[in-house]
Amino acid sequence: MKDISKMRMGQIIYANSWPLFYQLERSLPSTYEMIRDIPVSLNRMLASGELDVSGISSFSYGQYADDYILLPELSVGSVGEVNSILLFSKEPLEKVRPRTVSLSSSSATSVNLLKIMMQLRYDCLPEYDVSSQSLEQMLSQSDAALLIGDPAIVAARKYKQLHIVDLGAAWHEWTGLGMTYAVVAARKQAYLQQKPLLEQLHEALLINKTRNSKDLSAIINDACLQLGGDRAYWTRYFSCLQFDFNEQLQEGLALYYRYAQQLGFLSSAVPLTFLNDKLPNR
Ligand SMILES: C=C(O[C@@H]1C=C(C(=O)O)C=C[C@H]1O)C(=O)O
Repeated sequence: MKDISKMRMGQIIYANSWPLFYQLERSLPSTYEMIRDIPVSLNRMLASGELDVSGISSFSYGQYADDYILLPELSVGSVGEVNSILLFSKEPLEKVRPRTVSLSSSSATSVNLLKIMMQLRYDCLPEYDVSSQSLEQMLSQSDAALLIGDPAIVAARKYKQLHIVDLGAAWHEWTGLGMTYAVVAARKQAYLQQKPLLEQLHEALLINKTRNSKDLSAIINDACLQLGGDRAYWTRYFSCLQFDFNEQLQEGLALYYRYAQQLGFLSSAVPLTFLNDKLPNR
């Protein structure tokens, strides 16, 4: 039986999520168990109930919205370039449409964002395959390859001769809106059974986000050490990201969900249900 005195939380390991999760444990009691992983694994663990709350791909929220609630003011998004969701190709996309595309196996949001834009923006229906290989191997088999997160950042530095489309920038150019790649969602069941723990966690996450955003120096140090690049690169990288899930970012996500539904990637419309919406007396 589930131990409701404990709460299991998933943290996305990619650098783009560090301002939300970095050193979160410091302000929380051991009641909270932290699990760090790539987005697809966290998506799966939250869906199966192995986790109570997690940073997940926003696409995954779209798939399980009936079972989840969103924690307000927390997300990973950008209005324009994101720098770590990148389509690499041998030929420029504007001139030559790819016939085959290899997709990162660690993403859900970006994979569907790419499919939406390929079909509706570039009028192109390539064949897709999912791969966890290196960019070089992906491009030996396909015309283009989608990488996300830290592997995308490292590859962009290494393969300067390739053509690169930043999907955050392309989405913004096309729709005029921002995009939300990851959200923090809790299972409704955890909300019902462990509400005080969930509220305490939400509070700690908001405080952590504010503290990290005000002073990124420790995060930037770690990023340089773990992923290479210099302080100037990382300062700019984090300045392109937004973490507060404001209305502009929600609007972009709502459009993404509508397109995903239109193309059959999601089976129904996606309501954005937040923790506070569910509180009684509101
Ligand atoms: C921008 C990023 O956003 C990520 C993209 C995700 C996805 O495509 O499913 C999920 C979580 C985010 O960490 C990134 O990791 O670089």
